[in-house]
Amino acid sequence: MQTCAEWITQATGITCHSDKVRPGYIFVAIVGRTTDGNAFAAAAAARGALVIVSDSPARLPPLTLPVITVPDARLALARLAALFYGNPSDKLHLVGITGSNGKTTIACMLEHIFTQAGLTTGLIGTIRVNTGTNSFPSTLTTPDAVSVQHYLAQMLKNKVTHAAMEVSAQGIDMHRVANVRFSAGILTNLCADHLDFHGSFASYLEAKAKFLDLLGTGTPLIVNIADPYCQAIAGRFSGKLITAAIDSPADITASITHLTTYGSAFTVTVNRPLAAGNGQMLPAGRYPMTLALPGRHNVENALLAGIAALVHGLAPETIGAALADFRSVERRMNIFHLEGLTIVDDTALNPGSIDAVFAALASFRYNRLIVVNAIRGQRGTAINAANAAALTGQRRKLPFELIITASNEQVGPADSVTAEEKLAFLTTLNTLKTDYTYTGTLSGAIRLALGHALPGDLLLLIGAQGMDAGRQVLSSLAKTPENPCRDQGHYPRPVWSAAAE
Ligand SMILES: CC(=O)N[C@H]1[C@@H](OP(=O)(O)OP(=O)(O)OC[C@H]2O[C@@H](n3ccc(=O)[nH]c3=O)[C@H](O)[C@@H]2O)O[C@H](CO)[C@@H](O)[C@@H]1O[C@H](C)C(=O)N[C@@H](C)C(=O)N[C@H](CCC(=O)O)C(=O)O
Repeated sequence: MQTCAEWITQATGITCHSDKVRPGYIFVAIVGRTTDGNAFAAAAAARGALVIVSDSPARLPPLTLPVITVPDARLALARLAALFYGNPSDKLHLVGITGSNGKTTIACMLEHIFTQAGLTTGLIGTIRVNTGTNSFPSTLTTPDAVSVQHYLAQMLKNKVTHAAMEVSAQGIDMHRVANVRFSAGILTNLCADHLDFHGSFASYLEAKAKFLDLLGTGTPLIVNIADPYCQAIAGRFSGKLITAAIDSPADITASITHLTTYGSAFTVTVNRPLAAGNGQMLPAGRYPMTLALPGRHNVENALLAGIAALVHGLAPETIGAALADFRSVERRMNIFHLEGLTIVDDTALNPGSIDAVFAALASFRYNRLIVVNAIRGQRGTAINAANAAALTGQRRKLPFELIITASNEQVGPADSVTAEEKLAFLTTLNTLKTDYTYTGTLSGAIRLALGHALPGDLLLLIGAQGMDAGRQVLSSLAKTPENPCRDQGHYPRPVWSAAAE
């Protein structure tokens, strides 16, 4: 009987979705969260599958083609995909980034730093996939195992040498990144998130801790050691640990000298010599940096991205120049202006990111604050109760008008808010005695906010996916056609200078 590895030599492709099967494909049947892939084996066979791989063959219908039984179909899918595409990650410098918040910004920062250093660069993340020549929007933070290996193989073909990849807890748990070799890992921060998927914060943390197993002992793990949960997980890592923190003891620290609406200035101190790629050592030293993004959390993101670039042998000066030049990431503290009103748009999908956004507002000057928060759909009640509690916590520190919306007419049903999610959010606000206005649609919520806002006020748009539609709504509601956001391209380019402070 042929082994999986032998079938690979004959296969024309590999997939776990029956609709994607073409003649000569290996079909891996996965017992999923919503349906059973074994039930689609006959459809896969009809489409010309070469062989079926299953960890539960008793669930398969009668078939005339060969079946390979494996202990874990998801792991088998990842291994087969890596084999099929020739283990592309072995030949790449690939930084894996995990944590609750900051993954997307760090991945985009690293892509930018590597590119600015003249390297051919790739990216796999929440917003975009960049295979070196092709850049296209992504659907998941960490794609399925076959797509991961396919994208990495495309990168190699396109002469990519350095890449950044976001690694979600779901991705780790579902073995989407098994058989991916990372040249460095980053652990950003941890807070309650994805409680619907993982069941509890403890099992979410366990899923994140499994990231350590994906890194070999020789692969450096860069950790934000100021985060207590990251600290606990890092304590279990037996490999090369590089600790980072703002204003706390760590191997590499940042101290912030300026924190303004449009950016920050900070000094990075390398407190001990660091192995910096190609066998070179970076001596201890201090390096001034600037960043054209608001918020302390973005300094933290820049510090972690910068260290990953350092361990790949990039000079601090190159990293500093690239960071200074980095533009904002979609829906991450995007600032724009509308008729004297400042608008800040951020995804802020969990308590950690809500707190970070409000902390960043401290450097903004405004008269009144109006917050439009869209409830997070299809992610369960626990995260929505936690988000409502986080908003209440912020409201106890500074006054703001709170407008809640549950639905966004421009978002498909996949992101729609369930009655239970809405109830969990609003009940938490009611229990904590936080007053708010509820409006059924995003455009309605934004209209209401604009109706109350005066020049000099700040409107904060946070929450659910699809809120980017808020920008379109705002543009369509603008009383004058000269919305500066439109004139300046996707986002206004922020400029920081010490004099502007
Ligand atoms: C809960 C979850 O993560 N589900 C993902 C998972 O589904 P699953 O394996 O349980 O599959 P299933 O839908 O039950 O189907 C079982 C099997 O039958 C197969 N099938 C199904 C139908 C059919 O006609 N034929 C067929 O062969 C499926 O391909 C699958 O192999 O695998 C699918 C294929 O890769 C993913 O599309 C799907 O993501 C869903 C859509 C999703 O929304 N996932 C989110 C929660 C997610 O993963 N998010 C993270 C984190 C984001 C963040 O940090 O915020 C991410 O990395 O994006």
